[in-house]
Amino acid sequence: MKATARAHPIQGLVKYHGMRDEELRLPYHDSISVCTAPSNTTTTVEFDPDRDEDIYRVDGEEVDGRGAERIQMVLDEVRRRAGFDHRARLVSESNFPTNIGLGSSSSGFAAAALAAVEAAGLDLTLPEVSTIARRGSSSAARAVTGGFSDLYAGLNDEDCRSERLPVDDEMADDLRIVIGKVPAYKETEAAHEEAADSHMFEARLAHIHDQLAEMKDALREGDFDRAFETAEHDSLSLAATTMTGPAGWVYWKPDTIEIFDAVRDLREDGVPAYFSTDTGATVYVNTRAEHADEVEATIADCGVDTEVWEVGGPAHLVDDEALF
Ligand SMILES: Nc1ncnc2c1ncn2[C@@H]1O[C@H](COP(=O)(O)OP(=O)(O)OP(=O)(O)O)[C@@H](O)[C@H]1O
Ligand SMILES: C[C@@](O)(CCOP(=O)(O)OP(=O)(O)O)CC(=O)O
Repeated sequence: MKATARAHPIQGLVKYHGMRDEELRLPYHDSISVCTAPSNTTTTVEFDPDRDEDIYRVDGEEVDGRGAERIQMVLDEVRRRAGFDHRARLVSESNFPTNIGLGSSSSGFAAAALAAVEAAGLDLTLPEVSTIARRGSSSAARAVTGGFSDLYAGLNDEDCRSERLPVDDEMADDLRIVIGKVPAYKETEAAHEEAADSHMFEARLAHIHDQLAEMKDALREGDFDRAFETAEHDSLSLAATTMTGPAGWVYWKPDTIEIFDAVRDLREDGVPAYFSTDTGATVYVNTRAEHADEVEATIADCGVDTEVWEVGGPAHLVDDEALF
């Protein structure tokens, strides 16, 4: 009753913000993301009939409080479907920093869900597993199916699932994601809770359907500029909403803005480069393989640590790499 899974975190492209059901984490609208690699999370889960209570260890530390509640939501759903109540041990490691805007909850809960499903002996498709991962984090649903995926808002628990999108393969292979790390700690959950309280939220909801259609069409056509310009625009739209909510969250830092400026200067010089942020200060810069070195050097000149990532695949089992 033990299994190990690995998942890649997501970069939001048309991002979800706010939930109409906080228990099931049902979002207000569809959302699209791309998984990043080699960044990943590996998670081992074991259900043990002799164990008295669940124990979770993430990145070397025992998890309690809200973090533990979110993991338990995922494991409880697996236990319910499997028809047993065995307690579990979960150990997880990410090979990238968490809570700085690189989507750790997505790969974390995706790997947890797939490992738990396998450990429980359930036979489910990845879109079915995505509905379980969603209970930990909505973005985790898309990290289960991998690549460019769409989380359908759906009407209920069952059809609020993630599916792969049809994407031009050449464009996907050519995509390079330059990371400009701006390590300012934050947690996203509180921002979701107050999303609907911003006066910008209604405007975002009215606008998002065009953005989703635009993104899907651009990805299918392999129109790099249209896809990543839309993602850049959506980052600004999301920030407009969080900054005008009750808490007035400003996720960006001076380094974030410096990178935005550098990216737009590159574009003026004819380099295909578009910035994107999730809820955090760290910046993704989407570019093409032949420009990756130049873009990375430009972002490094802003005084931040950089990495160059590519598109990551779906969550998968890696039982020979168990963490215990
Ligand atoms: N490997 C993991 N397994 C289970 N839970 C995890 C893991 N890594 C992170 N988490 C949980 O996810 C939370 C961070 O995610 P949050 O909901 O703030 O969204 P996020 O935007 O994905 O975070 P990030 O800043 O990493 O992009 C952590 O506080 C922790 O509770
Ligand atoms: C901004 C995002 O990229 C990530 C923020 O949401 P999370 O999924 O991390 O939030 P939780 O559900 O609270 O874990 C939006 C997205 O579409 O993935």
